[in-house]
Amino acid sequence: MLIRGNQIKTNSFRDSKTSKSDHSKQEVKKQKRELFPKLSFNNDKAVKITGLFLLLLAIYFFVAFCSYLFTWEEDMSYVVDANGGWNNLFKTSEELKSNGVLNPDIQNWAGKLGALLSHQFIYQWFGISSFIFVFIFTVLGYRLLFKVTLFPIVKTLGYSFFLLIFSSLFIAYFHAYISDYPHFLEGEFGFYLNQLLKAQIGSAGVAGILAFSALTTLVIAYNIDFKLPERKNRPAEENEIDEEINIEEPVYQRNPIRRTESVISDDDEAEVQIAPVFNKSLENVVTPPVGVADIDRKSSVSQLIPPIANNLDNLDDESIEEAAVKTEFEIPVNRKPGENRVRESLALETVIPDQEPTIEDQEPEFTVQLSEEEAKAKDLVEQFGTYDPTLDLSSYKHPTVDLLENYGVNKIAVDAEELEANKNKIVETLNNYNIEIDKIKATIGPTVTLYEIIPAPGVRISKIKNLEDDIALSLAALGIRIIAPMPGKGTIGIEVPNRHPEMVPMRSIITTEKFQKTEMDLPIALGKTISNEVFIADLAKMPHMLVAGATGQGKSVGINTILVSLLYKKHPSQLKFVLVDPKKVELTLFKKIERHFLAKLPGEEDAIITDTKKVINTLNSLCIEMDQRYDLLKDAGVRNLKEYNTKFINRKLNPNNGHRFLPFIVLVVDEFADLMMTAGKEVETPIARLAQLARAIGIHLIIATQRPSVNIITGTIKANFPARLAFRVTSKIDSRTILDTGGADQLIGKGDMLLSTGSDLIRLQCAFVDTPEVDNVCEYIGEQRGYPSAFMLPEYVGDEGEGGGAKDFDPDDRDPLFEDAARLIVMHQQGSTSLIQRKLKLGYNRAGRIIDQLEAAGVVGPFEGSKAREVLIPDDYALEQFLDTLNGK
Ligand SMILES: Nc1ncnc2c1ncn2[C@@H]1O[C@H](COP(=O)(O)OP(=O)(O)OP(=O)(O)O)[C@@H](O)[C@H]1O
Repeated sequence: MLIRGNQIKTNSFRDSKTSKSDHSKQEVKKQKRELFPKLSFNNDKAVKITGLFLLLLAIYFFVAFCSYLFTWEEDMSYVVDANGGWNNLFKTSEELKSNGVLNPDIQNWAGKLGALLSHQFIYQWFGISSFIFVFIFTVLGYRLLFKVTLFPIVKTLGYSFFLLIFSSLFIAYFHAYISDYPHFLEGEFGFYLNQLLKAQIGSAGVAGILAFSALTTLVIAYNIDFKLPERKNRPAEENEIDEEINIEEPVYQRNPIRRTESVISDDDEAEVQIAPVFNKSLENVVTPPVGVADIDRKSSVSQLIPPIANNLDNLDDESIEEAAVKTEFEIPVNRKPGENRVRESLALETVIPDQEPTIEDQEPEFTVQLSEEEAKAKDLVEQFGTYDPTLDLSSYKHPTVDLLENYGVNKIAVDAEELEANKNKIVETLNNYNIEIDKIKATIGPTVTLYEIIPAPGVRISKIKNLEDDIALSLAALGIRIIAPMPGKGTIGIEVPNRHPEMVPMRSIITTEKFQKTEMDLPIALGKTISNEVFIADLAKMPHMLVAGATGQGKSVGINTILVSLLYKKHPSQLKFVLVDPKKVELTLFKKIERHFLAKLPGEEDAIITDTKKVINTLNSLCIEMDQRYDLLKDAGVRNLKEYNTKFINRKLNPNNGHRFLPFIVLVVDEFADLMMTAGKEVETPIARLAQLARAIGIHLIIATQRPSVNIITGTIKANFPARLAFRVTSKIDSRTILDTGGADQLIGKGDMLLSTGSDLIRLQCAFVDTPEVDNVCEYIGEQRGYPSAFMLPEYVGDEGEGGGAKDFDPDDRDPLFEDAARLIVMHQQGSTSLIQRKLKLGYNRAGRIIDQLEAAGVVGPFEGSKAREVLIPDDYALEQFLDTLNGK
């Protein structure tokens, strides 16, 4: 209790320390407050009352004004000033009659006051424009009472004031021509203003003032553009086409079919950047040459893909696996079995999405001056909405959960007897080593139970740690792992396998709220933790993962689990896989989703790469894609893929300059050992390069291997893969190679795994997804309309001879624009692909190839991440000499 008292030092408790006299003072104050509720303007109540009053006033005015339109004639003798006007308000019928009022029974639905008010506002002031007051009172009342801003207050007041005067004069102006009708349409204000102005500047002058003020207001409000009519009839100029194209849905799926369809430029790669996206045969829509078609299309298709959360509808209650069932037992050490007190607690884990902060008070208003580019982007967004990458496959449906098997409700099957037996064994074993225990706590997971031991005071943890192997031996069970001490806790953990391990079906993870609602970029549902909590990691943050495990321990299932969880969450436009499967069997299932989710090299038949040579080309092509993406990011002035795509979606990046929506790319290599054996450095170098640099630009690698030996998982590779996933391996050495620590050799297989994220080591039970389930999911996706072909990676022309790569340079095989590009780069002293692309109007692939050739020729230096390449030739003169030498060769 003492501890509690010391702990709690919050403000709320300070009050309890205040003296008695303070209390009595506060009492008196409180009573006073209750007797005289404060009505200062800041007081919320006053604001609400004012809001209520204004809303009622709006209704009253509305009734009175509407009624006036029908009853003004009957009530006229009552309201006119000659018969008393406002003085009549409190007079009796007799008095009214004696004043000369013909009809003392007022007809207005809002009574005498209503009649007088409407006469004042409509007849004597602004005519029917007075209804604007009803609008103003409503907006103000709503704002004060409900805290809802129907329209910005200051703007509303400004425009209303203008409209009041303008419409009153406008009506008066035309009314004067039509008839001698009583001027309640424009009110006396409008009537006399019109008369006055007419006398001074004539009818034409008044018309001019009206037109000028109307247009001025439109300019202020909407910044309307004035275009001369004949310009519209002229054939569209080139720069107009540019602008039109800018608002087109830009290409992000490069494929040969589209290239042949587009006719904008002769340079096929430039076409790819600006060609209309929609393929006629696919869309059944003929794409007109300008952006207009997009609007129609946008409105005709339902814009958004139904969120995966909808899949929950397909579930029966039972199958919605409630996030995590955490079961903890506390076992007193010195009690007999019958006396055990077992405490069970059920915790439902929910993820509450961050609520968008709402800005209630929008006043005072202020405007921000936008740069020209931003203003243009804003205009485009206003006209066409933000760019929607999913629009190409707008009807795409995420896989439903019923495609996955429901392997029965999995409940934890560890009984008290098993717990007790294990506990006794632990206590006994530790006692043999003279280690006394204060308390043991058991946490039951799907495959193992964690016994947390609090040693008796004085027992040194290092002693237990030193005895780790002996204790494991004495407990003599496969899969025992000792964690001494438990990170963040003053306890020692011993993980003992359950007699009846539970499988964790993929379906039970996919259906959890945690997965359904996750906001991660690349969520991978790995399985469950030791305490039965659903474990979801973000591959985008990892950012790469090394997977190792001896054969038959669940590695392939693990990879399928990762791929399937991404398929459940992502739209084909947002994610592409590059699948490398030297074993030729593991990933073939994913062939069906080639036109949705896979990426491949141009000209390749199979999207799933099995041939070592092709793997090298693909890895190098990914490096080119990475370089291109870095250039794009640099050009856009952003630091990572997310910022880049946000900018692109908001139409701040022009597709004409090579910008495109960038999907995540996930490279999966199923058997890395095979590759390293056959290709060695040729594979290691691009993998290491990708792993080092690809984090920011959305390329993530998952490399799996059966043989985690040091010649496969080299230092370079290891250093760049902070996230490592280990299934059971055969030796402690293998475990050290993959995790930098033992433990993976003590796992029990069948999806039992350890995830190391650099700092933490977490034991997980991998979610199980069987081959037929993966097949179902792929078939479900594959049957839907896809892109015309797989996502095309940049071309990579393989090396011809030894030690080659892009560094080999053949002067005869230069791009025709090589020299122009070299001059451009030397002139600007800036070695950037996007510069070549922009100035020479080239596609990204070709510009990328040229920059590689320039590098090989020694004009520019090597790629330097987000910086521009160094230009190695100082001036034009030196360059011309250099080119002469090249040509003379
Ligand atoms: N998460 C899991 N839960 C339950 N059982 C599993 C799990 N993962 C794997 N298994 C079982 O282990 C078997 C082998 O798994 P898997 O095929 O993934 O092994 P592997 O490590 O990929 O082997 P190889 O390297 O030879 O392909 C599976 O058929 C399955 O019965």
